[in-house]
Amino acid sequence: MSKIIVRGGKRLSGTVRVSGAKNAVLPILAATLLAKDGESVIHDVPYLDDVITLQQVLSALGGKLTYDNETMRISAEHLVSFEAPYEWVRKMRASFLVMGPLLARLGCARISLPGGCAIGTRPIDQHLKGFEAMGAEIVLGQGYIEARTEGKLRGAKIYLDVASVGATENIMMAAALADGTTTIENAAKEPEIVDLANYLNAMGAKVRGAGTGIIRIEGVESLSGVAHTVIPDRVEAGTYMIAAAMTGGDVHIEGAIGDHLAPVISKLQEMGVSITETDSGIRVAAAKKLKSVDVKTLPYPGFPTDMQSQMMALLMVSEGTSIVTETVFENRFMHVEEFQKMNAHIKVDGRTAIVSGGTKLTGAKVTATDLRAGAALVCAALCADGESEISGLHHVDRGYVNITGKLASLGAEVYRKEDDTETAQPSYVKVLEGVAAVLEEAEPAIVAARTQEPAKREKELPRMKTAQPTWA
Ligand SMILES: CC(=O)N[C@H]1[C@@H](OP(=O)(O)OP(=O)(O)OC[C@H]2O[C@@H](n3ccc(=O)[nH]c3=O)[C@H](O)[C@@H]2O)O[C@H](CO)[C@@H](O)[C@@H]1O
Ligand SMILES: C=C(OP(=O)(O)O)C(=O)O
Repeated sequence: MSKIIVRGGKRLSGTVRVSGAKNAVLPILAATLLAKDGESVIHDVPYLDDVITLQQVLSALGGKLTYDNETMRISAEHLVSFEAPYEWVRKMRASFLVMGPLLARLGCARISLPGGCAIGTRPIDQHLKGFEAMGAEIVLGQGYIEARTEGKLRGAKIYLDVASVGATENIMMAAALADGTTTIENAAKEPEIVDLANYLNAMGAKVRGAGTGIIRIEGVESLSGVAHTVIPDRVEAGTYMIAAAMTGGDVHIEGAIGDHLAPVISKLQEMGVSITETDSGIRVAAAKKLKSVDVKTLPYPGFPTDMQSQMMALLMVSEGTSIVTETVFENRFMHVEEFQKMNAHIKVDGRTAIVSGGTKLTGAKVTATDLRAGAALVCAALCADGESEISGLHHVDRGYVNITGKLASLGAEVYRKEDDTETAQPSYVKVLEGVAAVLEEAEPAIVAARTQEPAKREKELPRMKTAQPTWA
């Protein structure tokens, strides 16, 4: 089992560069499937397990991809499949984001049901409601969702019951090639939605209002691949802001965008952290003693749920008692038990956690229960007495590029200890093996599809052997 080892007590200082945003790059990579011609060239693509997973999904669908030096080139001219199987969707729920583009481009999509995950049940009813309103027929069976439409999707007025980030993105992508205009009401407003809209518009789409609660998408005939640079990762930036604050440090976070981090900045300032926006990022300087604050997670522009556990880590060592309320996901306090192993004093009651601050944390062996929990445990370990070992790194690798290297460059005593049996098998190798197995099964169908004319191929897609149609 790989571990991050941290010896606490070092004050962080210096500059750290933020990578491209995981939550922006995933929908943008999915959107490259909409380009019938031209190459998509996506810059600042972070080297993350989630990106590698999506890369494999896109390849299996027929995309031609190269990935070098944070630039991914994708040509999606000839798609050969419309299915994202369980192997990938299980690894990463965001694989479900290929449904909108596949439905728009090919008129059909078959995706494994993403199911729940550690932080909550995470239904996809709002995605499906949007596709149905646009004329798609949805069938659920054998753990898969199939969506199909006769002819093109039709523009529709869709009111989202919850301002879901993924549903807004999926519907936006589907609507980009629909007949007529689609209006999404109660749309999510996250910066990643705006980045996706900018990318779609550069491809030739007509998306207006992204970043507000009402998004209008006028469908166009076709979209082409273009170059795009992904926005910096606000959650990664926020995590380094917390790490700096926890150690009483002084860190410049290069690439961080103040506007995207407004609720985090505001809470840190309330606590007594000094935040300065510079020409190229955000500087965070903290005194040793910080005041406690209450935090409630909300959809953007509220305090992000993806920063809740890191913020809780900081509150554990601040002076006073804080109330943390999680309103976005129903089960996102699993890190509390791990924090308690480090001597934290926290009581959980439903969606509320009461954090008694001012604790001297002690190093411990702890496990990341989800992606951000892993980062939060690393933050806590940075100011704990003695050594901590954080395992469960497959979560952390989904969303942080070289977290140990970046923290070490700021002066932290931290390193990653690979399990001998794992060093030869980084997680993306396992993904590749899974892909190879599925491709092997699908090979005859894919070869057959490749010999057809592109237009015919798009109408009569082969089904992979692993996918049993529920229509026939
Ligand atoms: C890849 C990506 O961008 N992931 C982010 C995205 O996830 P994701 O897009 O999955 O999150 P959503 O915004 O969809 O979920 C928000 C809430 O809506 C609920 N819901 C969602 C869809 C639906 O059809 N029905 C429904 O009830 C969810 O269960 C959750 O309680 O936004 C979350 C909320 O900011 C972040 O924590 C994730 O990091
Ligand atoms: C919950 C997260 O991501 P995902 O939606 O990909 O699980 C996250 O980034 O914290």
